[in-house]
Amino acid sequence: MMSSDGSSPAVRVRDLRVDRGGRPVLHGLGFEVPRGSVVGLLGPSGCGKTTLMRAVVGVQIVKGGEVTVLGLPAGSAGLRRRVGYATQSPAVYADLTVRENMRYFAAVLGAPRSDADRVIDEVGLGRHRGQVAGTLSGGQLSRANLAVALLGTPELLVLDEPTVGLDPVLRQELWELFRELADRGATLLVSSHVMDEAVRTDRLLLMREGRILADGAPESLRDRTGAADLEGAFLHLITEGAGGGATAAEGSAA
Ligand SMILES: Nc1ncnc2c1ncn2[C@@H]1O[C@H](COP(=O)(O)OP(=O)(O)OP(=O)(O)O)[C@@H](O)[C@H]1O
Repeated sequence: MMSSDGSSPAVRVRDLRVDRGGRPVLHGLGFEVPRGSVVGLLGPSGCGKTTLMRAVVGVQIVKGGEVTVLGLPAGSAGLRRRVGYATQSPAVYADLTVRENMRYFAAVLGAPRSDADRVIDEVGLGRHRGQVAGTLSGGQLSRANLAVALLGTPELLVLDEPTVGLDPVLRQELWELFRELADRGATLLVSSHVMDEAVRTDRLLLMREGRILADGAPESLRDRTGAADLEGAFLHLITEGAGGGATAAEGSAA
């Protein structure tokens, strides 16, 4: 019996298999995301990060396996307002101002109207409130996209490469925001292909070619492989995997 109370993990994936374009993309992977944590999903371009996130938010047709979110099957109606998803392509309307966009999406999601200004401030777009979204810079646009996902204070945030194209200062500010949100009880699943962002996570899922190569705290993955940094740890794990080594899982139910 599934429970949607606070005792279940934020995300539980078991034996997930997905085909896209007639080709297997996810090959029976599994993991758990504990509540209140910042989990990084890292891996090279094309390894299946977006596909996995789509399955978690319930918009991906899956071939087999189980995806449970906050104790309910992924995509359940009851999860609509409890899960925020920021895709890689901006969701905002180019001909509306930042504030008009947030008010519109707040209304659609049933979030309080006052949320519009809160999320604008959280992503640091206060000075651009009245600016038409179509005239924002690339980095500002991705922050506006992130702001939409924060409306309604979702319990789980699924963020697909939210820091792509941002300068190092903004990236740092956003990771600080992710930490603050987790400290307030939210769970974040954040994808990236930038290894230096991995150290900011509580837990890392290293993905390659549709499989979870390793699952654990960044420092434990580094220590376990004896590598100087996470980039080195990832390369070590790839070599180990190629040699038939087992997936490195620490405290994982995968
Ligand atoms: N609509 C689609 N039709 C066919 N194949 C697809 C489709 N979408 C994705 N794929 C393929 O599925 C695989 C995984 O893609 P996915 O977008 O999940 O990777 P990713 O790790 O998120 O990549 P990136 O970091 O570049 O965004 C890729 O080989 C991709 O070409």
